[in-house]
Amino acid sequence: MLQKNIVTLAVGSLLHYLSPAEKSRAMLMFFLQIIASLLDVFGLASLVPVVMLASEPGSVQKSKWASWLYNLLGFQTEKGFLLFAILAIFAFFLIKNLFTSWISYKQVRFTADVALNIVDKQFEKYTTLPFWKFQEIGTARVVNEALVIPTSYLNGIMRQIFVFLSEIIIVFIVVLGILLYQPELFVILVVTLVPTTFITYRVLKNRSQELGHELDIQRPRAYAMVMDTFAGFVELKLANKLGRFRNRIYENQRYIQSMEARSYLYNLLPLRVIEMVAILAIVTIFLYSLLFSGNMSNLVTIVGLFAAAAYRLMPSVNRILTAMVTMKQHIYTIEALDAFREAEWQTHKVPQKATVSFENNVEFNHVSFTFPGTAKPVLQDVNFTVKKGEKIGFIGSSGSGKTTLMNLLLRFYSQQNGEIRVDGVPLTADYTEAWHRLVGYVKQDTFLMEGSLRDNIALGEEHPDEQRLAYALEQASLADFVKTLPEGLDTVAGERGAKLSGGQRQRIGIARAMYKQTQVLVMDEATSALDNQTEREVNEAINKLSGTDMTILIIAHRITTLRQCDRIYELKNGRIAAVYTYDELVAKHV
Ligand SMILES: Nc1ncnc2c1ncn2[C@@H]1O[C@H](COP(=O)(O)OP(=O)(O)OP(=O)(O)O)[C@@H](O)[C@H]1O
Repeated sequence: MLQKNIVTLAVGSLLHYLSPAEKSRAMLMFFLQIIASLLDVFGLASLVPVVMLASEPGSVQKSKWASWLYNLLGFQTEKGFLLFAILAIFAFFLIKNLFTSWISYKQVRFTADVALNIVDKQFEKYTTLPFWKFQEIGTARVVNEALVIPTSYLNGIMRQIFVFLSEIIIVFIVVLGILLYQPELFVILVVTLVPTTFITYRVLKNRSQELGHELDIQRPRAYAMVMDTFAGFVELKLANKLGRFRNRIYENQRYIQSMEARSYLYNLLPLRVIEMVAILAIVTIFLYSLLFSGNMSNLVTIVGLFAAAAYRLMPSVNRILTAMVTMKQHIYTIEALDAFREAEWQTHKVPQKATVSFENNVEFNHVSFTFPGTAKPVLQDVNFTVKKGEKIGFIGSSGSGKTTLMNLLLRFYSQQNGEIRVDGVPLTADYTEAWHRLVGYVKQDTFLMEGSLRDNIALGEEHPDEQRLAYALEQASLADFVKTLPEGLDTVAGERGAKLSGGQRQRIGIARAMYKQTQVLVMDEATSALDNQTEREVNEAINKLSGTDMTILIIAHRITTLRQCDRIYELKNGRIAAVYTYDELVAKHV
């Protein structure tokens, strides 16, 4: 199969991220770059005649162009003319370098803007992932794809493609000049530089690409390990396993560092190789003239010219090669940015309906669900109806499908068969956002962010409504607790709510749902780490909510939690196996 050339690949991928306006900006940038390259070459070329004129007195009059300019500007002495010429060249270099710096600034700004766009697009892509896909990918990988990859793409592809294109122009101009001026030298240059550049690139390109891919696999592993070590700090410390985790991180880092070192080396190699080739060419010309032609003055001219040409060409060819090798190393960033771009949830984000009416009931109608990539259905033919304002309990052994059922109701998953209807209307994808405005979810492990209790309840709202906050605290049985805190709602919860007890964390979740004015509350009672006191606190909050007209669905692991429920469904192997009242359930378990 024909492998796409790295330059075409890079340009193609870059074009995808540019809006029409940015494409015009890129074209302008490219055009300015050509001018800068021309000025670069012209600057160096202009030095040669001036130096030649200065080295041979009287030569100004002999040269057609120099004498024309001399007379035009009305100079009286050759010295004055040469002084003027060298100052003019200085002024030219000054302006040229100001201009090229300005272009570099523009280019850096431009690529940084595009990179910002890409970060944003990556975030958009990952926040619209279906929940199951997100779980499959994992946080460490998402951090890598959304934050690290765009920067690597910026440095490894975008900036390199600009370097590549501008240096190609310089090489082209210089080589063309040499071809016209000294065809012999042109042949020497082509014979020496082309095969070596080609061979160096061939040797490095596959290794570079593999290296990039391997780094892309290893980096998220490193993040995951560090995240695990600190998320599991307590357990790992008690099990005396922190040292082992440290060793694993060390091994992973050692591997990454050795690859980084190789990658650095690959970027240095082209310069060394090209330098060797240049000196080898000089030696060859030298030997050839010495042994076969015997004409030493001719030798000095050719070697001198070759050295001058190589002096200008070598850095350019080096930069071209390095840019190509670097792009090869970063090919994985193009692939990572491409990932999921064509997936169906990306290509047509469903236009959303403004509201969903919920006045009567929510109904599960023959709902079945199987996780993608698995064979066994987790839910099968589930049917039940919850009237508005009812409190419904769900029980069942671990793995019976309770959480999955709630995730379907919350639209984090989509059922393959059947319908979930609200007031008779199927909850299709276009109702997702409207439905999310009505529902709240208190998970087993309530999510708490680094911030104050206020931030955690209002989820970062800039100006939270104080009245609603007070009501939410009251309903979640948190008001008394908050009063005991010197800083009240401004108390910081600590990382993942570390400064709060399990019961307090769950009640923050309840307060959050109350603040949001949730109409349908889904609660997943915590299974572990709830002592009697905490359980009482959470139950107190749930009992309080029972007095409201909120519709509540509770997954419970303790029967006592379900005291206020109108009905309790028991799930077994993904099916509704029985329906109880609270008294029936108590009688059954006595
Ligand atoms: N992302 C997933 N991919 C594949 N299978 C999954 C996934 N999440 C859950 N499952 C499987 O689906 C089944 C139901 O899981 P679910 O979390 O709904 O059970 P549950 O009744 O809530 O259990 P628990 O009471 O322990 O929380 C389990 O067998 C589980 O292994």
